[in-house]
Amino acid sequence: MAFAQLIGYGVLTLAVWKLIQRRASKKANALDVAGPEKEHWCKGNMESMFVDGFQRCLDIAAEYGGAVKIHALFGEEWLYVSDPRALHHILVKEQHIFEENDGFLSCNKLVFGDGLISTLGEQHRKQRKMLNPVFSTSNMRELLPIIQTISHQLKSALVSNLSARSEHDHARYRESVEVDVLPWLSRSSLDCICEGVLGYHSAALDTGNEDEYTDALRMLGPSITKTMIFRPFVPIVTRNCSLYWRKKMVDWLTISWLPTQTMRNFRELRHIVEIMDSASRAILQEKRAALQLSSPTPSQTHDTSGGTREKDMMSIMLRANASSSEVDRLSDAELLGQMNVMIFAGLETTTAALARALYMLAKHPQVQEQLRTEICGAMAVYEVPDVDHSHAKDESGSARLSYDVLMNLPLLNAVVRETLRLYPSLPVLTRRTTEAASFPLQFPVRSASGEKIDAVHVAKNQRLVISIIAANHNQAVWGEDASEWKPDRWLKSSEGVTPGEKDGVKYSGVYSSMMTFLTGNRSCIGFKFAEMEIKDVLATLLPAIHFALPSERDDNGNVKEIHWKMSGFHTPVVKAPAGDGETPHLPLSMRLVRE
Ligand code: HEM
Repeated sequence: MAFAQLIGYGVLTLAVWKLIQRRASKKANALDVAGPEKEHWCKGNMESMFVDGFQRCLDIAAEYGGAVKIHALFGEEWLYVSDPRALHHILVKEQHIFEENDGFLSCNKLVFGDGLISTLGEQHRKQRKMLNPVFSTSNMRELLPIIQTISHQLKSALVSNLSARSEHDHARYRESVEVDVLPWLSRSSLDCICEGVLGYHSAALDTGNEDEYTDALRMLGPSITKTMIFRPFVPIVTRNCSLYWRKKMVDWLTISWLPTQTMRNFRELRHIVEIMDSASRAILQEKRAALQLSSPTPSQTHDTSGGTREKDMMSIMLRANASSSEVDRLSDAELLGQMNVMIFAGLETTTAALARALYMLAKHPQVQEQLRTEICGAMAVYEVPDVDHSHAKDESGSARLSYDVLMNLPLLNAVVRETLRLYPSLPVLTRRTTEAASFPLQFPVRSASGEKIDAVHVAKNQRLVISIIAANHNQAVWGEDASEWKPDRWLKSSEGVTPGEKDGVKYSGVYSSMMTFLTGNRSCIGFKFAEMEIKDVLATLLPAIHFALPSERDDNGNVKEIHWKMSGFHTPVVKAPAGDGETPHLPLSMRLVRE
């Protein structure tokens, strides 16, 4: 075994050496744009920008403009981009030149298989063609009842939390109880995505439910973050070793007696991937069998399990795949890849957005009250008997809004949009050039020598950071109050004002003119699902529960103060001294809304 280990670490050393060589060769192609001084000989500007660097990421764009040279690890130079014209060029016009980077793609392939976030070029295009119609508005409309059932379960779980803590009924209305809502939001997002996308009954909101697959999915995101350190080596190993040797290396690296935390993390990820893989295979087989048994008429949407299963996206995708031409058809490996990718892409992103929306409403009680009035008003209208709706009441008799009403409530829409704009779940992304290229700028920046330039030239293999946050906070298009949370800005379209557009200049995002879900053919395919879920959860919780920022004092007299930490995602933590500043928590003070 010692020999095997030696080989394993030998290959790792070779990989590190190749990495250093590659980075050294890039020195010859220095970027000619201005940017901040290097802050650390090895870490460059990486730490201050990307380890809890929300404000720094905004400040750099405000100081240097929409294309900035930043210093990455080991002396490498990256381009930090947020200019609207540049982003359109990079993400839409010449997307084939500005691709996802090798590390991202290779790691995704290992973890998720052949899904959308692991493929490039023609294969990616073919997958998008199959999947785009699955996320159509008419399919979302069909899915809403599934989401509504889960939102109501979430509401019941939170309300029972209040009941458990306040013994007397009158106290439940008067007294506030502090609850960490984050685990509940995360469970409800998991149920939404499992039921809506896979048609798999995860029952994560049922805390008594022990399900290996659901647990694995919950741990997936954090486990990937913990093993980021391996990411740069994966493409090198993938390029230079056959599948046999790659498997052998993973075996050596995950042998149980290697004691370090990094290896433990790696083993944990491997275990999660194995569980995910076998569960996805079982679900795929089950869905296939159900489809073969069901009637071929497209109108049939009922099955033995309660009438909703075949409305899930997986079933829709399988039906579309079966009836497509052989050239367009996705292989089983690709179908399995999509299942894994959807869960990963839709889980933490939506949880983070929902958590932020509730936090912002807790921070702005007046907006919360106005929104509650809007939702309750819509529900009251909805209870009028002649209104045409198919799912107006749930089993507890509460009103449910139809898809069209839910998606068109003006203030709900404004709150969701403003939250997603200001606090995008994925604040930055990376890209790499496949060949030398140049792109134009909307707003000129300075070159390294101080001249004004309106285009940037980049060499092959140049790394870029797409700054979604800097784009969404850009004062040149959003106005001077760009960094303030003002849902009102979305209510002015009737006055002829388009939010995010100034003098005809705007970002070309798929969702309004913000970059939260990106643009181009790698943009978020699930944004309609995310928007519907966030709106439905808010519309279900607010009529029943009032949310406020924490105000209880602990034994030392400290009140919990929430800080949103930016590390890949935006995560709420409780600041010291009331919290550890590390563990994700979102304690909010809750009380029942009096009927
Ligand atoms: C608030 C919630 C969400 C946000 C902010 C978000 C944002 C994004 C962004 C920025 C990308 C581009 C990533 C890149 O290019 O590297 C992306 C891609 C993607 N998203 Fe989302 N997303 C959300 C929810 C969802 C949901 C609910 C699903 C699925 C049901 C989903 C599925 C995907 C997929 C499959 C991709 C890859 C698309 C491709 O490469 O072609 N996302 N998302």
